[in-house]
Amino acid sequence: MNVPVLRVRTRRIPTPEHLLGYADAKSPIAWLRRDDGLVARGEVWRIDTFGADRFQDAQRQWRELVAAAEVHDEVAVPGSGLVAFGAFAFAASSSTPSTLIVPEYIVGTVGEVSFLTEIQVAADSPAFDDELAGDAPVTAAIPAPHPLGVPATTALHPGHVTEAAHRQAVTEAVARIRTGALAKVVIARDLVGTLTADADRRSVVERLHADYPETWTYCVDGLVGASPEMLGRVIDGAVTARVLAGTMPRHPNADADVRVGEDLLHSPKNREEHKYAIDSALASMSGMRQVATAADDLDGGLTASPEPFLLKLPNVWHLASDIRGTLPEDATVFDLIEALHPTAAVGGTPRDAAMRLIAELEGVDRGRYAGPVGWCSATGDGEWVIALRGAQITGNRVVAMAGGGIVASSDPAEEYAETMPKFRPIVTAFAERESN
Ligand SMILES: C=C(O[C@@H]1C=C(C(=O)O)C=C[C@H]1O)C(=O)O
Repeated sequence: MNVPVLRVRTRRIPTPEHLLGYADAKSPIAWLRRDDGLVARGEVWRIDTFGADRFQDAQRQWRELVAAAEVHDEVAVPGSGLVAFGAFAFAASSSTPSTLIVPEYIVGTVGEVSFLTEIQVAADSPAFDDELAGDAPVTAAIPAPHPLGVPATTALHPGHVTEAAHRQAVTEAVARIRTGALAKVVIARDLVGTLTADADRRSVVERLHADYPETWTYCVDGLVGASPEMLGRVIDGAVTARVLAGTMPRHPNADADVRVGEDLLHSPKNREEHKYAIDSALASMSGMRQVATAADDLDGGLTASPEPFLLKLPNVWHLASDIRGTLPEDATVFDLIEALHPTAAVGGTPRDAAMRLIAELEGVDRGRYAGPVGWCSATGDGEWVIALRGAQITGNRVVAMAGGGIVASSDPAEEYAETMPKFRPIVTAFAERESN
């Protein structure tokens, strides 16, 4: 394939007040956490891949683009320079494309630094005007930020996997697990809705980021959500990941809520679910030969494996473990996420048996739900979370999915109930508001 020569320039800019103002209302691209974020607009190049080789095919095409590109990056922070945003399908059999998008503009804030990246196809445009380099005002280079329009709202209703179908699937999954065919499988269900054509999709991103600032709010090619689970982050060869499995809804009463968290921490069923997830992540990382894993003292002293810690989100408690390590010299974040996906937190144990059972019992293409979503850099760094607590918007149609890990002692009614708070972030983000 003939790849274009991309011309890329990143310059430092004053910190923008409202990053999302720079995104497109119809097809926003965003990656936000706390006060940091990358927001992008336009599409200079797109890579779509399918099937079992979707990660390696995407990586190969990305490398070709990178090799041909002329990059001038004055900033050199994670997310500056040539970057693509992407989302991968959960299953190799999915008819949904796995997509990398190279945008036209990226406006980013990383810590104290804010920057603008402009990307062009060299053959189509004159060289960057050197006089604009340095401290020229950004407004000279990108469309002015625009305020949010009519919010994107819709009620979400059960879709293909009805309540009855979900219970039946969980009951069957427990029966299969008890035969010894597998140890854990994650069963999900879907909710569907419809947006009006004029809706400003950035409202959903804004709401998720405001409500869940500790999670990673993503929006790529219509896939939008706020994920608490970091599948794999690579910055200068250093790998970090956050594994979640084991969930309880938050309790409105403060004392009862603390007890719920304690119960979760000591629940054998949830500890078992968690162990499968952390074991599968560690095994996948060690499978990448040199990834040295050390699961201690991450994130300001939080301890992790072998003992999980409690992660408290506005909607749920999770059992969590952080992992860190070092990537092999020649590997990239694509190799990492390919090795890790699907962890037992969204697939099951053993992986192949679980993937077959998911296809059989859910009977619906998960699309990009529970697949990796994030961004990659020219050097093979990047951040990819698991696409949870979100929805895929395609045209005006919205499909949200949520699920939970099933083990031998799982109860169908409890598993159905567990999906409710997992849907809450996205249901609330699409809900009508009294005032805005
Ligand atoms: C599958 C989902 O979440 C995953 C499953 C969890 C569980 O079973 O306890 C917890 C966190 C996630 O790893 C989802 O949110 O849809």
